[in-house]
Amino acid sequence: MKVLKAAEMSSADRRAIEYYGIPSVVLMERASLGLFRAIRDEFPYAKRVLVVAGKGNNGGDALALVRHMHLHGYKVDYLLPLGEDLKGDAKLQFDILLKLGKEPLKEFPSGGYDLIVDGLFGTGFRPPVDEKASRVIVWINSLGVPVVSVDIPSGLSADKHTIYEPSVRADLTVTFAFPKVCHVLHPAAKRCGKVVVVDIGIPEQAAEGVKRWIIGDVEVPKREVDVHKGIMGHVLLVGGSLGKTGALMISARACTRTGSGLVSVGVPKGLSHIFESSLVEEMSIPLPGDERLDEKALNLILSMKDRFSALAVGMGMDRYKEGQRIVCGLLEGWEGPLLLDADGLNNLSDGKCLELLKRRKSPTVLTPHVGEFSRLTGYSKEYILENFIDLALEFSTNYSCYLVLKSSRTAVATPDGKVFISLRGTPAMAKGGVGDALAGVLTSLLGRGMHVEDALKLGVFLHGIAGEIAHEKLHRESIGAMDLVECIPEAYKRIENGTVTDSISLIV
Ligand SMILES: NC(=O)C1=CN([C@@H]2O[C@H](COP(=O)(O)OP(=O)(O)OC[C@H]3O[C@@H](n4cnc5c(N)ncnc54)[C@H](O)[C@@H]3O)[C@@H](O)[C@H]2O)[C@@H](O)CC1
Ligand SMILES: Nc1ncnc2c1ncn2[C@@H]1O[C@H](COP(=O)(O)OP(=O)(O)O)[C@@H](O)[C@H]1O
Ligand SMILES: [K+]
Repeated sequence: MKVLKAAEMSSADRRAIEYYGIPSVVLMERASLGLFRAIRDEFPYAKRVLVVAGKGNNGGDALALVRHMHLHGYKVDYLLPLGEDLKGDAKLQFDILLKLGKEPLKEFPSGGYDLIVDGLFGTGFRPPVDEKASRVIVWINSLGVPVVSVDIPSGLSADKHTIYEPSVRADLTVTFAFPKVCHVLHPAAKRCGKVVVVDIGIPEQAAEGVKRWIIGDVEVPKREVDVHKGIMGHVLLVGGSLGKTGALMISARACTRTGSGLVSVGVPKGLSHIFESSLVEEMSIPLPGDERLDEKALNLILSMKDRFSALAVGMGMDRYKEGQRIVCGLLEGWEGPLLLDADGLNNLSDGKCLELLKRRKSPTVLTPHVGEFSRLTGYSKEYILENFIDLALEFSTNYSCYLVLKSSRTAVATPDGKVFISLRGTPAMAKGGVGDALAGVLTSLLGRGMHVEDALKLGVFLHGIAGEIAHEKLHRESIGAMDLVECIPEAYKRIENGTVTDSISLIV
């Protein structure tokens, strides 16, 4: 499913109407019928409905809904609080209602409804909201009745995941053709409630220039009958320091659970006994260093590069001068897929060797959370959260790398300008070590030779589903990173069986 911004949606609309010749009223009819069905499914008890309509096409959709409800025996009233001087398709809908004898209410009612429908503003809205509309939005939110927003909660911008005030707090948002940015990224997505997309007949090709997708259609690679461990990937994970040995162990276990043939951890010699006694299936390679890796480890790692199909660096590594030289040296000298996480990223920022990313011939994957990304880019965390997808894309294209930007939603940006957004996962995953698990999952998939884009999409999805399963089995407060790792097998099964429920459903 593609994710659009307002201008892209209006250009897809225009293309559907002008190039493909689908009349705009047909689109509006399908939009309003889909809206009607979605409301019936979600709120079967709601028979007394108040529809609040604005003056644009969003209001037009809402007025067409009034007609469907009226003709199907609902007790439906409507308000035009911004004025009755409508144009185009909205006027056409209004005229039909008047001919049916359905006049708008002239005053704001005091109550008596099971449901409010918000059709004030859609993708044509540009913040800030004016005073008259502000009052209507505040009033809708004050009624204490479930609210369904048509297309987007009025007051939000389709392009932004920032919350504008005031904006409608919807329980259900029914959008058309494609979800928009505000539906998929927090905090705006919280204002949308459940999101349903209605297919209104706009062909996918009408948005062919858009390269933003929700991750959904992932494929688990086959494990051929004649494989042996040597071709299922031998991955090397480098990191670990005194007080932070767990991170690397979580990543290593995640690699094994994800399917790697062989997993090795490269760790400071002074700590290798800890890994030896805790890891069973995974091997450890003692590298120079007592409490953290010594710079001498660099050449030793580089000398082993032919043995490994992927390298991940940084989990529990520590942030220090020699660490910077190791990370920068690996960026320069390591051939093959290389993933940097945690202190691998911090040492990269501190070592100021980002330019090396551009020179690498093999794929580089960076997996920062917002704090690490802020260090990498110099942007504030607030600015990153407001421009999440655009900044992920800017970075991956500027530095020719793959960027997995992690927050409550995760964006995978590719050097050729695509963005894949994961809506999976749960707040239970906001715990130390969960990112280390993701680093392991991704390294494992890279190490078995998957196409990088497919590996990252599958890995992020799988990790999110594993988190959801752990949440389900335990409690949202109680899961730890290792619980998630132990749910990777079940996550694989659900993906393969097709039993993962959609985060945003599509109705036709
Ligand atoms: N073919 C199409 O174009 C389709 C459009 N559809 C609907 O059309 C909507 C877009 O319609 P429009 O482009 O007419 O725009 P909207 O109906 O979203 O909003 C436009 C209206 O809002 C007013 N407005 C904008 N910013 C404002 C602000 N800051 N304060 C106060 N008023 C403001 C404008 O003056 C105009 O009256 C979509 O959200 C969707 O609901 C659907 O019917 C599907 C088909
Ligand atoms: N509220 C949330 N909803 C969904 N996923 C989340 C949420 N909070 C955190 N996560 C996921 O958990 C992981 C946390 O990673 P990270 O911050 O790197 O943790 P650590 O470095 O401690 O391992 C990321 O994959 C992130 O997307
Ligand atoms: K709306």
